[in-house]
Amino acid sequence: MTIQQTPLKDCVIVTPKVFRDSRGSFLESFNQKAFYGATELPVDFVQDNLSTSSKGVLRGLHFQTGNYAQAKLVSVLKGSVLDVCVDLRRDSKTFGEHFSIKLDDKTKTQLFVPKGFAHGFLVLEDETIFSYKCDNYYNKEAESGIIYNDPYLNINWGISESELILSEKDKQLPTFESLFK
Ligand SMILES: Cc1cn([C@H]2C[C@H](O)[C@@H](COP(=O)(O)OP(=O)(O)O[C@H]3O[C@@H](C)C(=O)[C@@H](O)[C@H]3O)O2)c(=O)[nH]c1=O
Repeated sequence: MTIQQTPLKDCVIVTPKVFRDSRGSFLESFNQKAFYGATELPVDFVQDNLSTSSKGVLRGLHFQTGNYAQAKLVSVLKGSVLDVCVDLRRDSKTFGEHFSIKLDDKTKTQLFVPKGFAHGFLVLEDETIFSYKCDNYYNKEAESGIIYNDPYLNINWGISESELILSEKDKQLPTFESLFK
């Protein structure tokens, strides 16, 4: 496993070591001791999620509030996505800044999204399977989010609005400014 820092503190790119042989391949998708050893970030994951999406689906930008905040380790099992996270920690030097990365089933790259971040992704291929570990349980009452095309965040999703598929819930999300300014 190798770790690369991103411009956002505690948000790191994880590249698992892939062992290939005549049968196929093997990788450790998470190893708590190795992750802590390489990052010094303590995480205790309690919930694993999988979602399947068609090309053009955009899920996000989501976060849970207060004590229900979640750190996530996200990756793609099949297909590819443009993954985006936004630093919502008011005391952070990069508050309001975002980081994007393509995640796919070829590189097996993972992104660690710390607590206090919003997270979302745009699906780039049909039948993409997205996988993530969370260090806090889902709580419907604590769900919150920011609209994907927020003018302050100014995220370049690289796709025209007419091609996007969003849930009704995600179409109604508020702006960054209405939540944080
Ligand atoms: C996220 C979640 C959803 N659900 C249910 C609620 C709902 O009926 C159905 C679909 O939920 P959603 O529309 O919120 O799913 P989705 O839009 O995929 O939500 C996810 O988006 C990405 C970007 C994240 O970062 C995740 O944390 C999560 O918020 O699944 C759970 O039971 N447990 C969960 O942990």
